[in-house]
Amino acid sequence: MYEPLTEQNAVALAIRLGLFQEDALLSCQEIGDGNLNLVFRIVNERTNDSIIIKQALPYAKVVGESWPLTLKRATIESQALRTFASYVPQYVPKVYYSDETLAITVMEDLSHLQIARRGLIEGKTFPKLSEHIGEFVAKTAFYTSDFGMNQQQKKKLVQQFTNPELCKITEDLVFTDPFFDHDTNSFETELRADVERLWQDDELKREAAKLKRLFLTKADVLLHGDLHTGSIFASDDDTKVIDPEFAFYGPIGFDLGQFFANLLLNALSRHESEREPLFTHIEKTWDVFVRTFTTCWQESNEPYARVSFVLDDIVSDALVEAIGFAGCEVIRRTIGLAHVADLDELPLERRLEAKRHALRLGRELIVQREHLPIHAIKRLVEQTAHVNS
Ligand SMILES: Nc1ncnc2c1ncn2[C@@H]1O[C@H](COP(=O)(O)OP(=O)(O)O)[C@@H](O)[C@H]1O
Ligand SMILES: CSC[C@H]1O[C@H](OP(=O)(O)O)[C@H](O)[C@@H]1O
Repeated sequence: MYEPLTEQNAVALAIRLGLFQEDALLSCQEIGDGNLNLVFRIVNERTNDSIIIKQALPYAKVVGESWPLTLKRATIESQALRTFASYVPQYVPKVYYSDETLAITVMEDLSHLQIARRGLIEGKTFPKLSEHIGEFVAKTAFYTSDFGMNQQQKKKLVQQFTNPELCKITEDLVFTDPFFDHDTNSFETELRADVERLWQDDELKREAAKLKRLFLTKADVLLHGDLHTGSIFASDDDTKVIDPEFAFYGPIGFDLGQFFANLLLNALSRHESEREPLFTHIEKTWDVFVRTFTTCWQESNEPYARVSFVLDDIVSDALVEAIGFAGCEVIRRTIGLAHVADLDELPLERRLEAKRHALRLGRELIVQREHLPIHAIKRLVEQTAHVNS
């Protein structure tokens, strides 16, 4: 029977599952700070061994019981972590156990690392972050695509990772609600004029509709589905991607776009002179993605893999998509339901300035996406710093 765990019965469960030695002295803390789930950290005080038990609630934690949400997301999450581990084990936590009924995933404790969003807010650079995320995205994308796996097997995976309820959240919160006067939106009253201008911008909305359609229809590769900097643990040497409960088969540029957007939001929270590490991360992620994907491509059995320019077309489409998706993510994290600490923790005047900049940048990323090489993103940030510039 499903029931939400407490710190006490999370410990009892760990003992019942034999996850610790019999003489273990266990302590437990619920450390979840995300929008959706419970996360318990259980430590054996004698040895310092530890595990994480993540449990889905039958509703979205950030809103409460009025927003019911499928428990199946826990199964999607553990299956996605296991699938990613078969291609890039170095970039995901080990999964020790999962249970569909209890909606739990028991996994490696990564507390020795730091959530990348928090570290970036503190000014850390995480020098390997882009290299690792570029490789993570390229390998998981290629090996789950029709170019990297048997077409029959891929169709089974598409079924396994059909994730309608979680996709609906993204369809609404990323691609729809922020572009309309919807009651899920949340923003400072001082931004109302800027937001109303955005709601009346039919050129922007037409392009956002195209991006939403791509998200709804293009079953290209297995995506993480929510690859923001709060879903990444990092240190100077290591990177681990967590929280793939939004995983599904979608357009290749989506994960890259979410990642770029969250780096950009951090850049906007900083003084201009301190933004360079974020632009370097964006350009390097793209560079590593292209190089890694190209190497994988050369091993493909697909006859078209040896036809000139097929790879170039896939890669250039991926960049156009990624930039457009990044624009949607920048806008929704500024005025939609789920914000980012990078901007929300700024004092009011700086926050308003950064959020206005984010809205202008998000718009231009979306409408100019077909004409922006990766190094032009930095220029676009500079060009959108002020109105009419
Ligand atoms: N494997 C892990 N090791 C250590 N801490 C973790 C781990 N997984 C999650 N956490 C902690 O729990 C928080 C919320 O986890 P997350 O998976 O993002 O939950 P949600 O799905 O609710 O967003 C993370 O920000 C992190 O602090
Ligand atoms: C009501 S869900 C809002 C938002 O939360 C998810 O992020 P996370 O689980 O990492 O906190 C996802 O980005 C959703 O769009």
